Amino acid sequence: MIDIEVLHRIAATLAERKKADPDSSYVSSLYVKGTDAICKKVAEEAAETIMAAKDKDMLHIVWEVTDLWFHSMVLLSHFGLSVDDVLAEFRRREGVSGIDEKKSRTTA
Ligand SMILES: N=c1c2ncn([C@@H]3O[C@H](COP(=O)(O)OP(=O)(O)OP(=O)(O)O)[C@@H](O)[C@H]3O)c2ncn1[C@@H]1O[C@H](COP(=O)(O)O)[C@@H](O)[C@H]1O
Repeated sequence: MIDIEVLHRIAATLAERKKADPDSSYVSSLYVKGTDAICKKVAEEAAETIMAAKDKDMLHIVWEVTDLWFHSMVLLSHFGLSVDDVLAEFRRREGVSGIDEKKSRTTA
């Protein structure tokens, strides 16, 4: 199993890129373009993931999900959130059946 620490190392790089030159850093250029541009990349990568899945193209599914996770991490970093916020939410949900959780929701 590959160590999840790679996500923390990338998150640290993303935080450093807030001080970087947008001409030499892709991540910095996204921060400068702002929320709409970052959201657009997340949407594009989600669409490309769907296309790879519909093509049953395993290699491209992995590439596109990696792009999707990466741009989602840029979005988190842009808002001062961290990978740990997402991991903590996964831990909170761990073992809670999605079916049971949905049943327990109160209706407005
Ligand atoms: N993991 C990634 C990563 N994954 C994808 N990408 C870039 O994401 C961009 C968008 O991917 P697309 O497939 O959509 O390419 P495209 O359609 O040509 O892009 P657009 O012109 O539409 O934006 C490409 O430039 C990819 O190189 C990444 N860029 C950076 N990282 C990590 O972020 C770190 C910091 O990167 P820089 O800020 O560029 O130094 C790097 O060291 C890596 O660890």
